[in-house]
Amino acid sequence: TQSTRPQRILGAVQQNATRGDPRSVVRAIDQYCRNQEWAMNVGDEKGCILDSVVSEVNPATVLELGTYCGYSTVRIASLLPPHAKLITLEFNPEFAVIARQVIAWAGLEDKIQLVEGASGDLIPKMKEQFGVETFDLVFLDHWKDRYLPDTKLMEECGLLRKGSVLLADNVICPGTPDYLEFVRSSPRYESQYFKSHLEYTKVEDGLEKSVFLG
Ligand SMILES: O=C(CSCCNC(=O)c1cc(-c2ccc(F)cc2)cc(O)c1O)c1ccc(O)c(O)c1
Ligand SMILES: [Mg+2]
Repeated sequence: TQSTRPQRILGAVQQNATRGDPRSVVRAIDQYCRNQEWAMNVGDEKGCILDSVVSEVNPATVLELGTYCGYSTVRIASLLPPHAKLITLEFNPEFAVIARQVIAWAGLEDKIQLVEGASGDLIPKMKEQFGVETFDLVFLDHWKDRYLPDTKLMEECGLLRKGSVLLADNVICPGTPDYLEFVRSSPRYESQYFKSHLEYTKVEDGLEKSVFLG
């Protein structure tokens, strides 16, 4: 039977990356997606910007919206301090099955909790079910029309504190116009655009970093 793209990405990791070496997992996926077939990982160019923001924030608690195959999950978790935790939400069960295996290959199971379900349903349960107070960093990379409603939901649920950082992928391509307008015009956020390119292409895209001012 025909394999899926996520299955082929997992195969590339298992063939080319070293177990327990997160950076080799990231490199294996980038090489596969650049040379064999495009996939919607944040990629190596925007990934370097992601790395610099993660290192600057040095977060104890991270929320990722949209896991896909776990590329950015592994990339972020590889930079976290010892007792830090990353919760990643994935809507698509097929993606989740692959991401769990990619995370395991990287040896990062202890830092990462992958939760299956819709972000709109799971965000209100964060405090009671997952013992979370607030998030130091949120990486938004799921359905582009969910960025704004989920940001408002995180505020309402008290999951953001003064200084919490939101980092949003794809604000140009595919684009998140309502989210961008909101964080750039709201007095409660300090936003900054990092110009880059859509993963593995020359098409413009970028990351928007928004600090919640409380
Ligand atoms: O993760 C999901 C599934 S949607 C995948 C989101 N990502 C994209 O659509 C995405 C797409 C593109 C792209 C595609 C075709 C192009 F021609 C150009 C660009 C690039 C990206 O970097 C992306 O991230 C989820 C949904 C609901 C939930 O509530 C939840 O928790 C999770
Ligand atoms: Mg993306």
